[in-house]
Amino acid sequence: MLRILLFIGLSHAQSQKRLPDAIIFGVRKGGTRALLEFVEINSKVSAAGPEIHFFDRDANYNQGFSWYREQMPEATEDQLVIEKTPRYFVVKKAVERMQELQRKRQEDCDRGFASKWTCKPLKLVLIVREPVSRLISGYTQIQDKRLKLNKEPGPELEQEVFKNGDPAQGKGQITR
Ligand SMILES: Nc1ncnc2c1ncn2[C@@H]1O[C@H](COP(=O)(O)OS(=O)(=O)O)[C@@H](OP(=O)(O)O)[C@H]1O
Repeated sequence: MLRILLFIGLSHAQSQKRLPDAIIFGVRKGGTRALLEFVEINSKVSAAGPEIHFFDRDANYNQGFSWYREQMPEATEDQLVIEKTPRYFVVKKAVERMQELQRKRQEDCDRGFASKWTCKPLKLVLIVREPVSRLISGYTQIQDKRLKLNKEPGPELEQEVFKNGDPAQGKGQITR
């Protein structure tokens, strides 16, 4: 029993919540969830479950980097911490804010609140997908949600994408 308690105590002491060492972002329906799940099979990776939306949502970003760190999973020293939020790709200020993450990680490295990964450059993994199949996938997801909520099916794909014949005026959610 003592051995078990000692083991639990030791493994707890060795893991902590750290800022991410890698971020997956990119287009909607680009396969980011699948990528995260494949990467997570490696025991040297500790991945956040839900999308965090720290850099793209002001309400989250304004809570600061200590809030962001709290959202991360526990990780041991040799594990790489990773999160995925595709929307960082389409919010301009999110990309600018991610540069601040690199500075915060460097501070953590300097004060020893770190692993070997914290002291290495932040890794950004950008996912893109052939735009037409991505668009159809996004449209299908939106229609599926409407059906599950017992709502009327939405407009045809062409009506969603083009407004006055111009895709730039179409619905942002589906075209970006
Ligand atoms: N391994 C692999 N290779 C290629 N494509 C894959 C893979 N895994 C998932 N998918 C396809 O990715 C689409 C879902 O993307 P996301 O997980 O990024 O969706 S989401 O934006 O997080 O909702 C979704 O696309 P569609 O099937 O066209 O809707 C998945 O089928």
